Formats: sequence, C-alpha cells, structure tokens
Amino acid sequence: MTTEQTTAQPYAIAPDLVAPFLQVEGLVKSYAPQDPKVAPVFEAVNFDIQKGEFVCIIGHSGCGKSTILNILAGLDEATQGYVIMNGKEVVGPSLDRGVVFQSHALMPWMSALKNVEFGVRSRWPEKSPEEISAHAMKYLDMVGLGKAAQKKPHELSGGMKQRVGIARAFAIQPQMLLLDEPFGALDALTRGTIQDELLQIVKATGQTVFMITHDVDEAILLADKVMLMSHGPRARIAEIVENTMPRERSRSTVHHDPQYYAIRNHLVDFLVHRASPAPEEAASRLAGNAAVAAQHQQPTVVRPGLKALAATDTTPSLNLLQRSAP
Ligand SMILES: Nc1ncnc2c1ncn2[C@@H]1O[C@H](COP(=O)(O)OP(=O)(O)OP(=O)(O)O)[C@@H](O)[C@H]1O
Repeated sequence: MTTEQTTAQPYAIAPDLVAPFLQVEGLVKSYAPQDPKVAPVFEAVNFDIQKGEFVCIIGHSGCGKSTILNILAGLDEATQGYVIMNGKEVVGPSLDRGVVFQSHALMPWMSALKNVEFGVRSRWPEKSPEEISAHAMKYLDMVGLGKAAQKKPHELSGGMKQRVGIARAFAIQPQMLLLDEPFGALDALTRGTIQDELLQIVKATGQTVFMITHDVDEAILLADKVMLMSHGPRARIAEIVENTMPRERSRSTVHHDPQYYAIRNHLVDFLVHRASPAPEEAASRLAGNAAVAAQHQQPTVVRPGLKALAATDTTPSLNLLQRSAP
C-alpha cells in the first residue's frame, strides 16, 4: 500500500472540528452601499447554527431580522458576507429550506390543499398524485385545516391562511425551517397547539430551525439559543443566550423551572435597556474605529439560567451539565 492510499483512508474527526450546519460570516446589508451617509441596516452579523438546533432571534422592529431570514432563505442578497449551509454557499432558494412568512404568501387561485401539494410535488416528483394528496392532507390535518382543504385563500381567515403556509413549509420536510413570526396571527389556543406540533416534528426529524419572534415566552419554550439583536442602523447580534433548561419543555410547566425567570428577565432587560449599543461602541461605529468595532464582532454568549440554578442549591441534571459545556 502506498503512502497516498494510507492517507486516503477515512478517519474520525473530533466533533468540535466538524463545521457547523449553518455558518453566517460577516453579513452586512445596506440599501445604499455607495452612499457613505447612509448607514447599513446591520453589519458584522456572525453566528453558527448546529444541525438540529432551534434558534430564535429577537430584536426591535426594523433592526433587520426578516432581512437576515430572507438572506438565509436565498431570497435576498447580502451586501457583504456569506451564508454556508451544509458545506454549500447559499446563493438562491432551495427545497432544503422551508420558509414561513409573516404574510402567508399563498397562491390565491389554488385551494389550501393545492397550495400544500404544489411544494410536495416539487420535492418528490416521483410520488403519485394520490400519495402527494395524502401527504399534503396529513399536514393540513396537523394544523387543524383538514375540513378546509378545498377552500381558496380568500375564503380563509388570516390565521387559517397562516396555518396553510405552515403546513406548506413543514410538508416538504426541509433540512432547515426558516420561520418569520409564524404564529403572530394565531389565537392563543391554536398557537399553543402548533408550537407543540412544531416541537414534536423537529424532535422527530432533527430539523434545524431559525425563527423570528417578538414573544419572549415563545422563545424560551422553543429555542436552544436566543439571539438578541441590537437596534439599527448598524444593528448586530449583540448576545446569544443559551437556554440551559432541559430540552423537554412544556408550556404548562416551563415556568416552574428555577432557570425560567432568570432567562426571561435577561431577555426582557436586553430589549428594554440594552438593545441600544453602549455609547463607546456607538461612537466607534460612527467614527469607523476598527479596533473598538472589532471587539464587538462576535456576540457574547451568556447562560443566565445557570446562575439561577446555582442559587437554588439543586444538583444539575446530567443533561444540563452536558448542555452547559463551553
Ligand atoms: N427596499 C428597502 N429599501 C430601504 N430600506 C429597506 C428596504 N426594505 C427594508 N428596509 C429597511 O430595512 C430595515 C430592516 O427591515 P426588516 O424587515 O428586516 O426588519 P425586522 O427587524 O424584520 O422588522 P419587524 O420586526 O418590524 O418585522 C428596516 O429599517 C426597513 O425600513
């Protein structure tokens, strides 16, 4: 055997050397890149998402959350920076990424069922019409719309249209779900049911999720990590809050966990008091001070839940210790 053959043998890679499932590097979005007087909407947006992770992003209106999601979806272009998913640069839309928009974006001439079938057919062209229909119906049933399958979008309420959009995205079983405030238009009961369904689906499929929400409680229930975005212009991912509560969470009991209020208070405190950059950082951004700006390139990772846990004198579960490893 030659040396070349020897080195070509497969070898194990240490898990921490494996590239993240989604890598976002140096994203900048500017609507007037040639005009130095117009600041970019956001800049220096850097983050990674591991396969199977559920990540929520929270920030005030207009900071650029939907724009980031659209860039991840391949529906918008960054002015600078790149997105790599599963080793390939994102350069356009793909059936590997399912998107649920704030506005449902259904095809108005098609019934709810046909809207869902459309994506299923594109994903699995080899399936028979009966199989496509049955698959689409399963997802319409999941969102409670089995009886409304033949209705056109104009015959559905806003919340029902949103549920068709959710069924359409979930039905193509994409590797990654990109959800732009998907539950905002739903009543509390439906919202809870679909949150539970979403958790069950991603647990079963190992899908990776990036979700925009304005609801702090929703983020704590669903997310492994909550990314906090500072105010724009020149917004950034200021902090990444790790949700160190065990992953099996339920709406009815999550607030009994000693970590819950510490995480919640941390998120609310950021939104109310810390979303604007500190004066020194704001001045450096305006002055283009690269040295100071560089200190704020990478978001700080924080685990406020663990502090609360330490204060309660309980023994952390093995699960928790594993999740809190740096
Ligand atoms: N075509 C455009 N031209 C100029 N500015 C734009 C354009 N589209 C969006 N913007 C600006 O980009 C910024 C980011 O918008 P985006 O919708 O991404 O924010 P967001 O954080 O998702 O807001 P919300 O929470 O209200 O949905 C906003 O300030 C918006 O005014």
